[in-house]
Amino acid sequence: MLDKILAVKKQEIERLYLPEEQTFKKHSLYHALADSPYKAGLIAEVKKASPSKGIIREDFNPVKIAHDYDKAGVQAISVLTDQHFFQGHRDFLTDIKKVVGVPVMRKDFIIESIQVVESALIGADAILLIGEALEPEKLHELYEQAYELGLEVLVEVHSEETLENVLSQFTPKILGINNRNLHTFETKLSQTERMAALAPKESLLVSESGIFSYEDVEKVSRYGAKGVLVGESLMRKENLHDAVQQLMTGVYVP
Ligand SMILES: O=P(O)(O)OC[C@@H](O)[C@@H](O)c1c[nH]c2ccccc12
Repeated sequence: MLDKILAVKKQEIERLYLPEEQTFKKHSLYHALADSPYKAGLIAEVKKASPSKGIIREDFNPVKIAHDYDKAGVQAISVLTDQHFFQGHRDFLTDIKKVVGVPVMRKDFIIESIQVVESALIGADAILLIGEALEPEKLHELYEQAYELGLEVLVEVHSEETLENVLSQFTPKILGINNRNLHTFETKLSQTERMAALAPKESLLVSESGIFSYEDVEKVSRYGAKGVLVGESLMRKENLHDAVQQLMTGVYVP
Protein backbone atom coordinates (compact mmCIF):
# COMPACT_ATOMS: atom_id res chain seq x y z
CA MET A 1 0.00 0.00 0.00
CA LEU A 2 2.77 2.47 0.89
CA ASP A 3 4.35 1.95 -2.53
CA LYS A 4 1.01 2.59 -4.21
CA ILE A 5 0.50 5.81 -2.22
CA LEU A 6 3.98 7.06 -3.08
CA ALA A 7 3.44 6.38 -6.79
CA VAL A 8 0.26 8.50 -6.79
CA LYS A 9 2.01 11.18 -4.72
CA LYS A 10 4.77 11.52 -7.32
CA GLN A 11 2.17 12.26 -9.99
CA GLU A 12 0.43 14.81 -7.76
CA ILE A 13 3.71 16.62 -7.16
CA GLU A 14 4.10 17.19 -10.90
CA ARG A 15 0.82 19.14 -10.88
CA LEU A 16 1.45 20.89 -7.56
CA TYR A 17 1.11 24.67 -7.44
CA LEU A 18 2.05 26.77 -4.44
CA PRO A 19 -0.59 28.90 -2.72
CA GLU A 20 -0.17 32.63 -1.97
CA GLU A 21 1.83 33.62 1.07
CA GLN A 22 -0.15 34.42 4.25
CA THR A 23 0.93 35.12 7.82
CA PHE A 24 0.13 32.63 10.54
CA LYS A 25 0.97 32.65 14.24
CA LYS A 26 3.38 29.80 15.01
CA HIS A 27 3.00 27.28 17.84
CA SER A 28 5.61 24.72 18.87
CA LEU A 29 4.67 21.05 18.73
CA TYR A 30 7.69 20.08 20.81
CA HIS A 31 6.80 22.42 23.66
CA ALA A 32 3.11 21.61 23.52
CA LEU A 33 3.93 17.93 24.06
CA ALA A 34 6.72 18.45 26.58
CA ASP A 35 4.51 20.73 28.73
CA SER A 36 1.40 18.52 28.57
CA PRO A 37 -0.57 18.07 31.82
CA TYR A 38 -1.31 14.45 30.85
CA LYS A 39 0.86 11.34 31.03
CA ALA A 40 1.56 12.00 27.37
CA GLY A 41 0.55 14.97 25.24
CA LEU A 42 -2.27 14.34 22.79
CA ILE A 43 -1.96 15.00 19.07
CA ALA A 44 -5.56 14.54 17.93
CA GLU A 45 -6.06 13.74 14.28
CA VAL A 46 -8.61 15.05 11.79
CA LYS A 47 -9.11 12.11 9.41
CA LYS A 48 -12.18 11.22 7.36
CA ALA A 49 -10.99 7.96 5.82
CA SER A 50 -7.98 5.70 5.46
CA PRO A 51 -6.93 2.91 3.09
CA SER A 52 -7.07 0.35 5.91
CA LYS A 53 -10.44 1.38 7.44
CA GLY A 54 -12.37 3.06 4.61
CA ILE A 55 -14.68 5.90 5.73
CA ILE A 56 -14.10 6.47 9.45
CA ARG A 57 -16.40 9.46 10.01
CA GLU A 58 -19.43 10.23 7.84
CA ASP A 59 -20.37 13.55 9.42
CA PHE A 60 -17.06 15.26 8.65
CA ASN A 61 -16.62 18.99 9.18
CA PRO A 62 -12.86 19.45 9.65
CA VAL A 63 -13.02 22.95 11.13
CA LYS A 64 -15.72 21.98 13.64
CA ILE A 65 -13.77 18.86 14.64
CA ALA A 66 -10.56 20.84 15.16
CA HIS A 67 -12.39 23.53 17.09
CA ASP A 68 -13.90 20.88 19.39
CA TYR A 69 -10.48 19.28 19.89
CA ASP A 70 -8.99 22.64 20.80
CA LYS A 71 -11.76 23.34 23.32
CA ALA A 72 -11.28 19.85 24.79
CA GLY A 73 -7.66 20.72 25.63
CA VAL A 74 -5.64 18.67 23.16
CA GLN A 75 -1.96 19.58 22.84
CA ALA A 76 -1.86 19.57 19.03
CA ILE A 77 -3.90 18.72 15.96
CA SER A 78 -2.84 16.53 13.06
CA VAL A 79 -4.61 17.11 9.75
CA LEU A 80 -4.61 14.56 6.93
CA THR A 81 -4.13 16.55 3.73
CA ASP A 82 -3.77 13.62 1.32
CA GLN A 83 -6.81 13.60 -0.96
CA HIS A 84 -6.60 10.37 -2.88
CA PHE A 85 -6.25 7.83 -0.06
CA PHE A 86 -7.44 9.73 3.04
CA GLN A 87 -10.04 12.15 1.60
CA GLY A 88 -8.18 15.07 3.12
CA HIS A 89 -7.31 18.45 1.60
CA ARG A 90 -4.65 21.07 2.16
CA ASP A 91 -7.39 23.71 2.55
CA PHE A 92 -8.62 21.81 5.63
CA LEU A 93 -5.31 22.61 7.30
CA THR A 94 -5.38 26.30 6.41
CA ASP A 95 -8.99 26.66 7.57
CA ILE A 96 -8.21 24.85 10.83
CA LYS A 97 -5.06 26.87 11.48
CA LYS A 98 -7.16 30.04 11.41
CA VAL A 99 -9.45 28.92 14.24
CA VAL A 100 -7.27 27.00 16.75
CA GLY A 101 -4.60 28.07 19.22
CA VAL A 102 -2.61 24.82 19.29
CA PRO A 103 0.09 23.61 16.88
CA VAL A 104 -1.20 22.07 13.66
CA MET A 105 0.71 19.25 12.00
CA ARG A 106 0.39 18.37 8.34
CA LYS A 107 -0.08 14.65 7.83
CA ASP A 108 0.78 13.66 4.29
CA PHE A 109 3.37 11.74 2.32
CA ILE A 110 6.12 14.33 1.93
CA ILE A 111 8.87 13.16 -0.40
CA GLU A 112 9.97 16.34 -2.22
CA SER A 113 11.28 19.71 -1.16
CA ILE A 114 8.41 21.60 -2.80
CA GLN A 115 5.94 19.92 -0.42
CA VAL A 116 7.88 21.31 2.55
CA VAL A 117 7.57 24.82 1.10
CA GLU A 118 3.88 24.14 0.45
CA SER A 119 3.42 23.02 4.07
CA ALA A 120 4.82 26.32 5.35
CA LEU A 121 2.61 28.32 2.97
CA ILE A 122 -0.62 26.55 3.94
CA GLY A 123 0.03 27.33 7.63
CA ALA A 124 1.45 24.12 9.12
CA ASP A 125 3.44 24.40 12.35
CA ALA A 126 4.87 20.94 11.85
CA ILE A 127 5.06 18.20 9.25
CA LEU A 128 5.34 14.44 9.30
CA LEU A 129 8.26 12.78 7.56
CA ILE A 130 7.99 9.01 7.20
CA GLY A 131 11.18 6.98 7.57
CA GLU A 132 9.78 4.08 5.55
CA ALA A 133 8.97 6.43 2.62
CA LEU A 134 12.35 8.16 2.25
CA GLU A 135 16.02 7.41 1.86
CA PRO A 136 17.74 8.50 5.09
CA GLU A 137 19.78 11.20 3.29
CA LYS A 138 16.65 12.63 1.71
CA LEU A 139 14.82 12.53 5.02
CA HIS A 140 17.64 14.47 6.66
CA GLU A 141 17.64 17.04 3.86
CA LEU A 142 13.88 17.64 4.13
CA TYR A 143 14.17 17.76 7.94
CA GLU A 144 16.79 20.52 7.76
CA GLN A 145 14.79 22.41 5.16
CA ALA A 146 11.68 22.27 7.35
CA TYR A 147 13.44 23.69 10.42
CA GLU A 148 14.97 26.44 8.26
CA LEU A 149 11.44 27.39 7.16
CA GLY A 150 10.30 27.47 10.80
CA LEU A 151 8.51 24.10 10.71
CA GLU A 152 9.00 21.34 13.24
CA VAL A 153 9.13 17.72 12.17
CA LEU A 154 7.69 14.52 13.55
CA VAL A 155 10.03 11.86 12.18
CA GLU A 156 8.07 8.62 12.01
CA VAL A 157 9.57 5.15 11.95
CA HIS A 158 8.02 1.73 12.26
CA SER A 159 10.91 -0.73 12.13
CA GLU A 160 14.24 -1.10 13.88
CA GLU A 161 16.00 -1.02 10.54
CA THR A 162 14.46 2.31 9.56
CA LEU A 163 15.31 3.80 12.95
CA GLU A 164 18.93 2.73 12.60
CA ASN A 165 19.09 4.27 9.12
CA VAL A 166 17.69 7.55 10.39
CA LEU A 167 20.03 7.65 13.38
CA SER A 168 23.00 7.10 11.10
CA GLN A 169 22.18 10.57 9.69
CA PHE A 170 20.85 12.62 12.62
CA THR A 171 18.93 12.61 15.90
CA PRO A 172 15.33 13.81 15.43
CA LYS A 173 14.02 16.20 18.08
CA ILE A 174 10.61 14.53 17.87
CA LEU A 175 10.54 10.82 17.05
CA GLY A 176 7.30 9.00 16.27
CA ILE A 177 6.97 5.24 16.55
CA ASN A 178 4.19 4.10 14.25
CA ASN A 179 2.56 1.05 15.82
CA ARG A 180 1.08 0.33 12.39
CA ASN A 181 3.12 -1.30 9.66
CA LEU A 182 2.32 0.76 6.54
CA HIS A 183 2.87 -2.24 4.26
CA THR A 184 0.67 -4.77 6.07
CA PHE A 185 -1.43 -2.46 8.34
CA GLU A 186 -0.73 -4.75 11.29
CA THR A 187 -0.92 -2.58 14.43
CA LYS A 188 0.47 -3.42 17.88
CA LEU A 189 1.33 -1.15 20.82
CA SER A 190 4.26 -3.37 21.75
CA GLN A 191 6.03 -1.80 18.76
CA THR A 192 6.47 1.34 20.89
CA GLU A 193 8.04 -0.73 23.66
CA ARG A 194 10.49 -2.46 21.30
CA MET A 195 11.48 0.73 19.55
CA ALA A 196 11.67 2.94 22.66
CA ALA A 197 14.53 0.75 23.87
CA LEU A 198 16.54 1.77 20.79
CA ALA A 199 15.57 5.45 20.66
CA PRO A 200 18.00 8.19 21.70
CA LYS A 201 17.23 9.83 25.06
CA GLU A 202 17.36 13.28 23.44
CA SER A 203 14.38 12.52 21.19
CA LEU A 204 10.87 13.27 22.42
CA LEU A 205 8.92 10.05 21.75
CA VAL A 206 5.45 9.93 20.25
CA SER A 207 3.50 6.69 20.00
CA GLU A 208 1.29 6.64 16.89
CA SER A 209 -1.73 4.58 15.78
CA GLY A 210 -3.93 1.98 17.39
CA ILE A 211 -4.48 3.89 20.66
CA PHE A 212 -8.08 3.47 21.82
CA SER A 213 -8.28 3.88 25.60
CA TYR A 214 -6.78 5.50 28.67
CA GLU A 215 -5.18 2.12 29.41
CA ASP A 216 -3.44 2.30 26.03
CA VAL A 217 -2.18 5.83 26.78
CA GLU A 218 -0.89 4.65 30.16
CA LYS A 219 0.78 1.66 28.55
CA VAL A 220 2.71 3.59 25.89
CA SER A 221 3.59 6.26 28.42
CA ARG A 222 5.15 3.53 30.58
CA TYR A 223 7.16 2.51 27.50
CA GLY A 224 8.52 6.08 27.34
CA ALA A 225 6.14 7.95 25.02
CA LYS A 226 5.74 11.65 25.84
CA GLY A 227 3.10 12.04 23.17
CA VAL A 228 0.34 10.01 21.52
CA LEU A 229 -1.10 10.44 18.04
CA VAL A 230 -4.72 9.33 17.96
CA GLY A 231 -7.08 9.34 14.99
CA GLU A 232 -9.65 6.61 14.53
CA SER A 233 -10.77 6.12 18.13
CA LEU A 234 -11.64 9.84 18.46
CA MET A 235 -13.05 10.17 14.94
CA ARG A 236 -15.63 7.47 15.69
CA LYS A 237 -17.02 9.40 18.68
CA GLU A 238 -19.85 11.87 18.37
CA ASN A 239 -18.86 14.04 21.34
CA LEU A 240 -15.18 14.85 20.92
CA HIS A 241 -14.88 16.77 24.18
CA ASP A 242 -15.99 13.80 26.26
CA ALA A 243 -13.96 11.42 24.11
CA VAL A 244 -10.75 13.41 24.71
CA GLN A 245 -11.42 13.59 28.47
CA GLN A 246 -12.05 9.88 28.70
CA LEU A 247 -9.02 8.98 26.60
CA MET A 248 -6.60 11.21 28.50
CA THR A 249 -7.86 10.97 32.10
CA GLY A 250 -9.74 7.67 32.14
CA VAL A 251 -12.64 9.55 33.69
CA TYR A 252 -15.92 10.23 31.96
CA VAL A 253 -17.23 13.67 32.94
CA PRO A 254 -20.47 14.41 31.10
O1 LIG B 1 -6.17 6.24 13.44
P1 LIG B 1 -5.11 5.79 14.37
O2 LIG B 1 -4.92 4.31 14.41
O3 LIG B 1 -5.32 6.38 15.76
O4 LIG B 1 -3.73 6.40 13.81
C1 LIG B 1 -3.45 7.78 13.75
C2 LIG B 1 -2.14 8.03 12.99
O5 LIG B 1 -1.10 7.48 13.71
C3 LIG B 1 -2.20 7.45 11.58
O6 LIG B 1 -3.20 8.12 10.89
C4 LIG B 1 -0.88 7.55 10.82
C5 LIG B 1 0.36 7.38 11.33
N1 LIG B 1 1.30 7.55 10.38
C6 LIG B 1 0.68 7.84 9.21
C7 LIG B 1 1.21 8.12 7.96
C8 LIG B 1 0.35 8.41 6.97
C9 LIG B 1 -1.03 8.40 7.16
C10 LIG B 1 -1.57 8.14 8.41
C11 LIG B 1 -0.71 7.84 9.45
